[in-house]
Amino acid sequence: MDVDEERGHNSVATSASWFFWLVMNDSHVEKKIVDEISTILKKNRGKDGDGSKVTNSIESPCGEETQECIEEPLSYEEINSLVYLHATLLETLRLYPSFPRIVRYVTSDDILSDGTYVPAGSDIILSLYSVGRTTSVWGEDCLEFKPERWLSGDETKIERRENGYMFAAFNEGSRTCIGKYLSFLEMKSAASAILLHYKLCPVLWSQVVPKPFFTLSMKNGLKVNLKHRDLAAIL
Ligand code: HEM
Repeated sequence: MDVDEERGHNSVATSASWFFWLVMNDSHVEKKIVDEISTILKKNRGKDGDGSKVTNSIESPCGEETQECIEEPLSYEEINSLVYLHATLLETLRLYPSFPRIVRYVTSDDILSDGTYVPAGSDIILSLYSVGRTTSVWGEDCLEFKPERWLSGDETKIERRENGYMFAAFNEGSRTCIGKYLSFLEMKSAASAILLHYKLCPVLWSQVVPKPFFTLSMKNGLKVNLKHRDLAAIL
């Protein structure tokens, strides 16, 4: 696998694993995500008479009326309106950045903004993992998993800036990740499809151990038990 493949493919898979692990161990967050998805589906797609199958009448791109079942994937607009899910993914990447560190090679002698002299030939390692867990940047509760920290008081929008070097999971500046928005689309799409249909439960005997390498994967992978969700009960 070349580096760009590793960047685009493994990074999304890695963050999705950490996301599911964090969410299945936090029933409050899980409920808020499922509530958010079901609220949007109820609003956009309605509910038929007997409640067994939820359908939506939508305008197809060619202008004809089509029946879209609740089982259909979420649309781009629906995914974009999942604010709490977005905040949960940001919080996941803060605590478990897919790339735990970024390395830069110094080509000529330089002095950093804080006065540190860096001679040519040195490596500068920026630990994104540490930045995400630094009290002076994120506050006393920096080790807690709290998607709410990203949201406005009424939880209707992301309030904290996603960019800036305090959250550098996608890096910043001229070498910022070109796949950032695609990644959120992929992760939100997969997360909503899975969480809407299944409740994920930890496998008691399995241990989740970080394996920091180029990406921050899980040493033994993520083992889960899946339970079907009763869609009719939540929609
Ligand atoms: C959660 C998902 C992702 C994360 C956390 C992530 C993170 C990053 C980071 C930190 C960098 C900068 C690396 C450095 O400066 O050394 C980067 C660069 C890059 N990423 Fe992503 N990435 C993700 C998904 C993707 C996807 C889906 C694609 C492709 C569709 C992609 C393509 C790239 C490319 C091509 C670069 C190099 C940009 C350059 O050097 O100019 N990434 N990514």
